[in-house]
Amino acid sequence: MATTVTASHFVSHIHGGGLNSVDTTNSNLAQISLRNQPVTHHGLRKVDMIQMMKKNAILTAKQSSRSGTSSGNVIICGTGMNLVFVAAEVGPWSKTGGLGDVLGGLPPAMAANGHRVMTVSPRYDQYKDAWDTSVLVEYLIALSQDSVKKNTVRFFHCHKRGVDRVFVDHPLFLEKVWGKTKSKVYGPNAGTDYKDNQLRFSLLCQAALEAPRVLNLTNNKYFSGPYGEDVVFIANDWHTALLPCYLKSMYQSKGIYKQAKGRFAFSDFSLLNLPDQFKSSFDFMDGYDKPIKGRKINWMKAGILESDRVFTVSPYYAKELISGDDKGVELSTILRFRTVTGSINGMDIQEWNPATDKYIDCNYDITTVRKLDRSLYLEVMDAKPLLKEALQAAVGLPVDRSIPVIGFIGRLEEQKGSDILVAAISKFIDLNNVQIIILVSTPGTGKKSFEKQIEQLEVLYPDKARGVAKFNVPLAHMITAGADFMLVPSRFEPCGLIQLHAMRYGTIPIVASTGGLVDTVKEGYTGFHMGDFNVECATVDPADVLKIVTTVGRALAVYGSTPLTLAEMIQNCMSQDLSWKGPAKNWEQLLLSLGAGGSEPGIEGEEIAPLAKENVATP
Ligand SMILES: Nc1ncnc2c1ncn2[C@@H]1O[C@H](COP(=O)(O)OP(=O)(O)O[C@H]2O[C@H](CO)[C@@H](O)[C@H](O)[C@H]2O)[C@@H](O)[C@H]1O
Ligand SMILES: OC[C@H]1O[C@H](O[C@H]2[C@H](O)[C@@H](O)[C@@H](O[C@H]3[C@H](O)[C@@H](O)[C@@H](O)O[C@@H]3CO)O[C@@H]2CO)[C@H](O)[C@@H](O)[C@@H]1O
Repeated sequence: MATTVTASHFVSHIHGGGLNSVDTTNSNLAQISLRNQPVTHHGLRKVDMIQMMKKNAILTAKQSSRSGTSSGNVIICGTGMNLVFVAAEVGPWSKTGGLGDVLGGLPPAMAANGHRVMTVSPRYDQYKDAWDTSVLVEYLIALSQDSVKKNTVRFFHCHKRGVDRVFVDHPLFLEKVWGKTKSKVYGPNAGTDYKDNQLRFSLLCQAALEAPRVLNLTNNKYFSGPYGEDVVFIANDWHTALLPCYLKSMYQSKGIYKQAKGRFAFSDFSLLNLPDQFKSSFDFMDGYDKPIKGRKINWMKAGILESDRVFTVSPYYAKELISGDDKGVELSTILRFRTVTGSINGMDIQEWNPATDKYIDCNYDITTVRKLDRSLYLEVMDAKPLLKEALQAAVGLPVDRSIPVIGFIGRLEEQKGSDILVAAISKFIDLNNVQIIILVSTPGTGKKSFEKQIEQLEVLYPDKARGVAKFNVPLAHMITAGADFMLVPSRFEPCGLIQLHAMRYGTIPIVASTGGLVDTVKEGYTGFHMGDFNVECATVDPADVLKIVTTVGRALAVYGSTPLTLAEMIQNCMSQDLSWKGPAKNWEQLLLSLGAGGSEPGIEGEEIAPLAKENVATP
């Protein structure tokens, strides 16, 4: 049956970043590998009473019977690892941006390689496809320094594209976000965080550590029963950076998961249910007043320090992270002590497929393809003018296929450089026959001035510009398909998915030379580079405005004067394999190099491989 192995691992994978701001949206994928004693979970056992915190917190797990679950036999597939991804977002159930995309796409790709894969994320809404497992875990959580309350979380579950999708149900998630998923995951509006995010995400981390032990899952003939303790946890972003600490303090110190592997007020450390020995890993000073002045705890710092390895989402960003405090989220010194490995993200080629995309008027591919029903996909050069016209009509711009259209899609954050773009538009729009369509997400009181800039565009340039401040998936697809160019003027960009989506749709990216944009876009071959931008978010640097103006000029010249070059670039973009298949193999190598659970490569497979093929429906 299960194996006994030694060595503990914890790996961090940074896939977001932040600049000179306390309120960084830095992402951290932290990976914990756990292997331990023989796993013989037949049904549910009561988890030992575990001292969770000095205030005598208790963790118990109960499982009631769930129709359809197995007798609890653990079937060992022979190859592959047990992987548990933990994150605040998991697309398409919850997504505010690229983090949700990665959690949507990478796990199925790992499942396709023959690994048993689970994701654990909050149940923000009543997802129609996820069922109550009736498995409960009780925690005592500290609401304040003196108040401790008993809390119960439930696990909901579904199995899709070969992945066990587990959702942690608790009022801290559901009651706050219910019916508003996609926009209110982290706060009531953009730029404002829920005051109890620390509590919410520490609860997620604690619940996630229980899920593989207590959930008795039977989804296909290859795997059944709980995942057990022979598991690799992959914790994403600062929200889950407490995982390694809880793992060490609550589990490994008790002989459980033995082999495994924001910034808040310093006084809040006592709310985290962690022993004092971890204090120094969290200890952090910065020059900002938020959330309070002076000394703080920093979850990211602890996640990085307590992990065995640090990964990030592109090789170039890995270098940038240690290049200085501005790109290293003020953690560059800490990061310099670690080896940061960069592995580029893939994209979800099912959701983003011009040949099947349900949001666009006609489907297309790099060449004409006859479908099974004998109808044709159009060839890209025939389809794009039609899709451009549909896009122009949809946003109310003059419909004219000869006018080049530039698109921009991104969260309304300083990172994305929409303010630099707005300044640049005023410099190039009157000089050129061009249209520009900007789609920004999560508008809210926190970013009112940015939002205004975007909405003013159509007042200033009624025939040339449109700005939409909404999270709008259909429009994102229409822009990606119908625009000629996609502008990505990011001040920093750990990987970036927008440019990958664009290239797959034959839309040529015009990018800032930072992070994953450097690794994924080749100047003159698959896109245009603008040079790197000033990372200071508070001001718009005129030099960056000029970089946009000049490079847009170059791109428009190619559009107007050398259509053959343009057509070649479109072919170059579309002929790349941008799927998760290659990145998933890299991930596998990285995980295997840890000697993690299974420690064998999985089986080779297509992106949706035999194991994962059993349920390919997306919600
Ligand atoms: N208004 C809107 N309406 C609909 N959809 C919208 C939208 N605005 C954005 N999106 C969608 O959100 C996603 C954005 O992903 P990105 O990776 O480009 O950036 P993000 O900064 O969110 O991700 C972070 O994490 C990812 C994953 O690691 C890194 O690639 C990236 O560099 C890092 O900043 C895309 O799927 C895009 O279509
Ligand atoms: O998938 C998209 C991104 O999702 C995450 O970013 C969120 C971040 O982790 C949250 O803390 C919050 O960020 C807000 C920040 O905390 C606040 O002080 C203020 O600066 O506004 C920010 C935005 O509202 O929301 C972010 C999502 O919008 C993840 O961390 C990123 O890596 C992903 O790119």
